[in-house]
Amino acid sequence: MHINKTEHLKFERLRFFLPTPELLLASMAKPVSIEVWNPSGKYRVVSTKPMPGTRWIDLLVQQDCRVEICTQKKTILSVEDIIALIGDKCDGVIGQLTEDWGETLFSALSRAGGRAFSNMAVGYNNVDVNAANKYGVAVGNTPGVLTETTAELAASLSLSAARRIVEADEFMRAGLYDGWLPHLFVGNLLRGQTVGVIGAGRIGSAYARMMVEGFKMNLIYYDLYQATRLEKFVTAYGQFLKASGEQPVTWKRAASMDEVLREADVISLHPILDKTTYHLVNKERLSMMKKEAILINCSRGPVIDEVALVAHLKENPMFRVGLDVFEDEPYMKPGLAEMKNAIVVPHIASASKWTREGMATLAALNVLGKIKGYPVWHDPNKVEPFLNENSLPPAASPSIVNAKALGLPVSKL
Ligand SMILES: NC(=O)c1ccc[n+]([C@@H]2O[C@H](COP(=O)([O-])OP(=O)(O)OC[C@H]3O[C@@H](n4cnc5c(N)ncnc54)[C@H](O)[C@@H]3O)[C@@H](O)[C@H]2O)c1
Ligand SMILES: O=C(O)[C@H](O)CO
Repeated sequence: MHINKTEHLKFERLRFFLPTPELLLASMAKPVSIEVWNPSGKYRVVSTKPMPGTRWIDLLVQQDCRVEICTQKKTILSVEDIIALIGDKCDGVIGQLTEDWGETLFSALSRAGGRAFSNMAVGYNNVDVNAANKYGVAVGNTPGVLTETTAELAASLSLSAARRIVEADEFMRAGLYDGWLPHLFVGNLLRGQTVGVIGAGRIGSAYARMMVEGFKMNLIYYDLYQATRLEKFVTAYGQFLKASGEQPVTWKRAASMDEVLREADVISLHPILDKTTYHLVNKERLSMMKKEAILINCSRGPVIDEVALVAHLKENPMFRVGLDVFEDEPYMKPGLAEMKNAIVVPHIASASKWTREGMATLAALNVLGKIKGYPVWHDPNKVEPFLNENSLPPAASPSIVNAKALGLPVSKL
């Protein structure tokens, strides 16, 4: 049975204060407001935030879930808030990257009978997977659906930084433009320059392709693993350009990250955040970069030592950065907001409608799959079958990061 948007109206929709003992305690200080779909559903699934689209709700309701969505007007929920939401009976939770999913929350979920959690994000550095393993809780994430959207924002920041678009926009709006001048907002030409990618996984490779294909940049990348498909793409594109009488593009896999920093004109960071990538870009490494280089970060804030970055931006006015993520989100380190050579946006890299709705769907299906005892999808890089709105999704969890540790079966499809 597929439930379309208007049919949602058939489901009773309530807005009320959750009346569990835990919430009553928590609510003495702060009530948690929630919205309920399908109140008589057998499985209780909690989403800590309203998420885009309605397909994710449809899919859960169709499978006998009661869906409770926290509508509290507080951007980042505390551990206490989430414990109150979990209550004493909860089968699964869809959470957000701003939440601290560790021992406390996984034990609360386990006590409530829940064995399913999914981040609505591909990155899961906010989740203590070992703690989840201890309580037998599956941890889902949402790869693939955000790859191109995130890479497009990294490309947008690269262009905006190269051509000083934000500075020029502010200048225009301030009424300062009084005529064309040869030196006005001169920036960098990308064509023929070198783009450096640190972490050439899904998003890093998609970004590299955009910059190579779109702007005919040469590529240098650093990753722990060889990005074979990316290398093949650049080789083939270089051959195509040569055959068309144009300057071919080239690629190089660097032996070290420092090699990328020294050689590239634009460097984009796309690794996961873990202890090997914390402050990967520090004072010493910033000093290796070209004076007029551009640094883009759409991975996680702590990959850059932001204090060192602010100092570097001050000392090198021609060095530019484009940042979507920050070390102490939602805050910026002192001085960053004043830097004209920094473009800052509020963690919006995956914020296209299609992607955010897809992320919600994948997160819901991760939780549903575990609740229903479905296997884990065989390839988290190929999640398209779950995103087709015109057909039912496969009976599987799209992406469970601790599937192996929990010994979960894998789909043979
Ligand atoms: N800003 C945003 O809104 C946004 C959106 C999506 C993803 N992200 C972040 O981007 C990250 C990457 O996402 P993805 O889907 O491309 O993941 P991915 O796993 O496909 O790619 C990550 C790559 O980083 C590499 N890597 C790991 N440790 C490294 C190290 N020490 N040095 C160099 N490379 C290293 C891995 O080998 C892998 O190829 C996510 O973990 C998330 O934190 C941010
Ligand atoms: O990891 C992620 O998915 C992002 O940070 C949000 O899309």
